[in-house]
Amino acid sequence: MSSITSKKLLTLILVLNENEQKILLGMKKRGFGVGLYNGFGGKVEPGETIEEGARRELLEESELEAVEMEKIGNNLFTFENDPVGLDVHIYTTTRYLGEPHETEEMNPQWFSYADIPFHQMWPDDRLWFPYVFNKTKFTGHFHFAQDQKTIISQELIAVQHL
Ligand SMILES: Nc1nc(SCCc2ccccc2)c2[nH]cnc2n1
Repeated sequence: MSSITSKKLLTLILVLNENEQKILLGMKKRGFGVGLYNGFGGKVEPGETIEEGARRELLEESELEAVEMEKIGNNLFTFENDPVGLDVHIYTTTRYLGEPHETEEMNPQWFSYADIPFHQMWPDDRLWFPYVFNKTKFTGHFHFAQDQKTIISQELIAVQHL
């Protein structure tokens, strides 16, 4: 049972090449989740919408510009003995400009849908990535142990609208 007193508003954007059935993931070079592959994202700044924040983070972290984005999910991540939850708004983009490049934050790499490096990712990702590939909108709550690696409880629901 999580007892958060506040939530941090965050974004996560997944770049999909649907023709080749590939996803662009970045190896996080510093900060929260360092050493794990993830989508691109981070904090939403004051004065920007969540979607604008996602687009900005993608550009900063990969040098790609999302032309269109689809809202696909919303995950709440909570951690034992941590009063701050992470409210992560998840988007996909299939229409983007530019080529991915390594930045200070991320080293981007394309992966086939069939061989995503889940062993080097957050443990919840293997549970909700199938919803992303099937374009099924979802909400999830994943409650982690203090080690930030072990999932104590989880809820994952398909929804019609986000
Ligand atoms: N895939 C995934 N991502 C995150 S944090 C994503 C939001 C974020 C936070 C800070 C910098 C950049 C992006 C997770 N936390 C717990 N499980 C998780 N799975």
